[in-house]
This record gives sequence, structure tokens and C-alpha cells, in this order.
Amino acid sequence: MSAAPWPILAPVRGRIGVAMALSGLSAVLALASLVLIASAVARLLVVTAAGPWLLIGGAAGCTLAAIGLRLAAFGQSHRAAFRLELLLRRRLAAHVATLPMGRVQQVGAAAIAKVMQDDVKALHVFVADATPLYARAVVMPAATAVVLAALDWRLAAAALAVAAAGIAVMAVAMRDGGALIRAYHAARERVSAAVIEFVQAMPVVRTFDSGHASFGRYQRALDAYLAMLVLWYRRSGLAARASLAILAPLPTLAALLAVGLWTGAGDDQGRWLAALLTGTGMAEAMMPAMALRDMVARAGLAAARIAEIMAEPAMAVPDPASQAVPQGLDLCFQNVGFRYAADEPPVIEDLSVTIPAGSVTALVGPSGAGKSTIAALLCRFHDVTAGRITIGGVDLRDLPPDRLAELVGFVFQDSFLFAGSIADNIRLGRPDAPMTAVIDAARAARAHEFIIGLPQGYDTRAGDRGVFLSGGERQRITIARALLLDRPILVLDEPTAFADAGNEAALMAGLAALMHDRTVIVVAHRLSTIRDADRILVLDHGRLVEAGSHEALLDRSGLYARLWRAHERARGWTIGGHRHGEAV
Ligand SMILES: Nc1ncnc2c1ncn2[C@@H]1O[C@H](COP(=O)(O)OP(=O)(O)OP(=O)(O)O)[C@@H](O)[C@H]1O
Repeated sequence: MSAAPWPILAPVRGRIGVAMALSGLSAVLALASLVLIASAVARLLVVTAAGPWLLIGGAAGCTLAAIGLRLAAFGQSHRAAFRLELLLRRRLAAHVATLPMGRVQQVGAAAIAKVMQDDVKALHVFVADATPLYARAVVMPAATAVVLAALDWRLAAAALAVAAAGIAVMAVAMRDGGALIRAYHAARERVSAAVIEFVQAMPVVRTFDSGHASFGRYQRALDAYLAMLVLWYRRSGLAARASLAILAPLPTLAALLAVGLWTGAGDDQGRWLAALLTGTGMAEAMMPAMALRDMVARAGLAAARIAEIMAEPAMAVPDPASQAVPQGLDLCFQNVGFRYAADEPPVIEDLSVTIPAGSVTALVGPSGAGKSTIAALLCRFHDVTAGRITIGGVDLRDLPPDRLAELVGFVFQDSFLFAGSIADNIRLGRPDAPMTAVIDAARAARAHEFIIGLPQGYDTRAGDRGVFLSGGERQRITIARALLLDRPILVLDEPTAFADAGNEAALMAGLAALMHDRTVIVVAHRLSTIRDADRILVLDHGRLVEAGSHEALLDRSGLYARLWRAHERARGWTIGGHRHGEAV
């Protein structure tokens, strides 16, 4: 992983350059002010000399200008930081929007959000605060060395020797610095992740282990973090403190005094005073170098993570010139194969089946058979790795994404609600839909009754910090959303997953309305919900093993018949081992 943040700062390089130049100039003026003060004091020591008002005025002017330039430098760097933050967030958002949905799920929405928030923020802080300091840490010692050399080479040599000793000891403190900083940040991130997991998993934690085992992970992360800090301290603690002591003003002052007295360089009071005033600042200006190195490393890590997301390949989009138009809406799987990663075994193998337009097709099979993967392939969350899927004879990959979205609607298990009103959530794909259409969709999805019971009805806020809705209620809102969109092909992955026995029937009635005149592919665990499907495709280990109507499949006495019998048995049994209807 590259640890250099500079390439990613290219869009604001100009502004950063100006900020650094202003900061460097400010350092030079601060130095000039010291030289002028030294000259003024030297003049005052000579009784006959007239009041050195010009020098004092010059020093005051230089100081004010130095302060002004420093403020201007930070102003520039902050403007650059805000611009960079805006640019990076926009670019990341635009790029993430082009990634295949399946890849977004694999990388993890939380991980992507962290890059877009925290890593971009880290670069903001770096540009805003570190770049002017960086310029100062380089310009100030260099300019001081020049001034000292002009005053007296022996005094310059003394100050440089102290600074060199400080840097040498600092280099010892920073050996393995890059690796240590990376390990330190990795340990810190593990602590953050463990805290988040601990808090998010609180309901499970409290139910199952009263916190002992789960706290262990957090504890281990903290222990590793502490061990990291101790190691870092052992490796570099003494050297770091020694370097800070050497780079403090006193050692330089002592060296300048000693050399001045010894060589006679101090005979010229003006020069000596100037050397004493300016020389102490040389070593001190180098002190932030250590903190800056850490900031550069942190910004480098953030930049590398941003670059990693930006390097994720976008979903292949068809050539805009190719105007492939589906002839009808038959869905056809032709020798479809799919694997989640090149080095993993296929989860779908040689699937060939045609789903006629207007039919209801159910996908069933044991857990892990590949049902949800097929649903995801139909929505192009992933692209097939062998064969092809066509709509009306056109490969999904040859349809522009917005055209595909116009044809295929979906309802998945994890129904996401945006922060906004319930009505806006239903309107998501059709923001201009009239309220009557929203209510009709909610009625058909069996959501209207509970919505009007909410504090502000359809205007009640849902999603983040909104009203608390049950899993089934959220799912019915997403079904209403799909209904309002009115897509000709509908993919439903476990649409009744959260429904209880009572509202499952109501939900199925709503779904029946949704299925009317549409091509529907429904993934189901509860076989009772799909027994009326036109055709049931039975999958096992990624292969199509049976296909037919409920009755035909029962007659075959194959996998479907076994699944059905298991389903019936499960429905008949209650916890405690009593059959429905038995006296308890
Ligand atoms: N994002 C993923 N990355 C890697 N492997 C995955 C991913 N999602 C699913 N799989 C694997 O693909 C196989 C098929 O999973 P899939 O979710 O499609 O099965 P399913 O039939 O829908 O199962 P279930 O009924 O339990 O939901 C499983 O072996 C699963 O572990």
C-alpha cells in the first residue's frame, strides 16, 4: 500500500502550493523581524546612537506581515482542503454509483461509507493543517542557516551541529517509523471495529453470553493496541524525548554562547545577539517534523484506501451506439455459470431455462443452493461468469442500466428505508407520483392500514431516526414501492420473510395483485407461498434439478417432494413438540 498522499492532492496542488509559499514567506519575515530586533538592541547598547526607530518599525512591520501571511497561508490551505473534500466525495460517490451492486455488498456499505467519511476527512485535516506547517518546517531552518552563515560561519556551524545532533537522534527514534505507524493505525482501527461490533451486537450479546465472551474481542483489540504503544515507546521513546530535548532552544543557546565566547565571534554584540535570537529558532522549527511524519503517513493510508475504491472496476456498460431493443419480455438463461471470485468454486453451473413473459416462476431449493444469487444476477448486481441471461433476446449486459431498471423491479429481504416520509419512500422511483397512486400501491401491498395508524400517517418519517417499523412493515413499504414503479419484470427475494402467519396471507394477496400481468421470479423458503406458481424451478448446489408445477413435482417424488414434506412437517409442529390442535 503506497503511503504517499501527494498524488491524490493533485486537483488542489495550486492552492496547496500558494499556502506553502505564503507559510514559507511568513517564516522568512519572522526571521527578518528577529534580525531587525537584534540590530535595534545592538544600536541601543551604543549610547551615542540615535534611537533605532526605523529598525524597530521594520521589525514590527515584518512581524505583522509574518502574522498576516501565516493567516493567509492557513486560509488558503483550508480552502484547498474544503475543495478537495468536495471533489473527492463527489468522485467517490459518482464512482461507487457505477460499481456492480454485488461488489458494493461484498466490499461492505459500512467500509465504503468509512472511506467516504473518515479517509476524506483525514486528507482534509492534512491539507488544512499540515501543509503550511510542512513548508515552515523546511523553510525556517534553511533560512536560519543562511542568516547565521551570513553573520558568522562559526556560529552557524555551532547551531547546525546542534540541529544535526537533534535530527540524528530523531532518525533513531523514527527508524521503522513507517511500519510502526501503520501497525499503530491498524491496531487503532481494530479497536474501533471491535467497539462498533460490541455495541451493534448488544442485543445478541446480552441474550447469549452476558457480555463475557463478546467483550473478549474488544479486550483483545485493546490489549493489542496497548502492546503496540508499549513497543513503539520502547523502540523510540527515549530517543524521541532526547531529540526533543536537543531541539529545544537551550542547547542551541548554550552552543552559541560557548562558541561566541571561545572564538571571539561574540565580540560584535550586534551579530552575536542576532545569532542568539535567530539560532535558537532553527532547531525548534524542526520539532514538528516528527508529528508531520505521522500526519503524512496517516494521510497516505487514507489516500491509498480512497485509491483502492476508485480502482474498483465499474460495471461494464454497453456501447451507447448499440441500440439493442428487446423483442418481448421472455427471460432466458443460456448455460449460465457464476462464481463470486475467480479462485472460488462456481455457485451456479450450466443453468439453461426460459421464463416466459407474464408467468410466475418460483425458485426453491435447500439453503445455499443459489436462489438469491440468481435473483441478484437478474438485476445485474453481478455479471454472469459463463453463458448469458437475455430479456427478449438481448443480453442484460447490452442493455443500458437505466433501461434495465425500467424493465426489472425487485424486492429484497433487507428492505432499506431512506430518511424521509413514508410517502416519499414509496415514491422513491417515481417522485412525481400523485398521492392517490401512493395510497393505491400501499393498499395493494397491505401497508395502508398500519401507515394511517402512524402518528402522522403517510407523512411520518421513516428510515434513520424515523419511526420504528417492524421488518414486515418495512417490507410491505418496499413492496408498495415496487408496485408503484410498475415494472414488467419483478424479482422478489423472500418477499414474505418477515410476515407472520396472519399477514402472510394478506401479503400474498397483495403480491398476487403485483404479479398480475407481470413476469415474476420469486425466491421462497416458505413453499406454501408459491404452490400456485406457474412453474417451480428446484435448485441444488447451483444446478437446476427439477422444474414443473407443484402437483407435477410432488408426483415426481424428488427433491421438491422431500422439501415439501419437510415444510409440511415444520408447519405442523410447534415448539414443545406438540402438533397443532393437540391439547397442551
Ligand atoms: N457475496 C458472496 N460472496 C461469496 N460467496 C457468496 C456470496 N453470497 C453467497 N455466496 C455463496 O453462494 C452460494 C449460494 O448462495 P445463495 O445466497 O445464492 O443461496 P440461497 O439458495 O439463496 O440460500 P438461502 O436459502 O440460505 O438464502 C452459497 O454457498 C453462499 O455461501
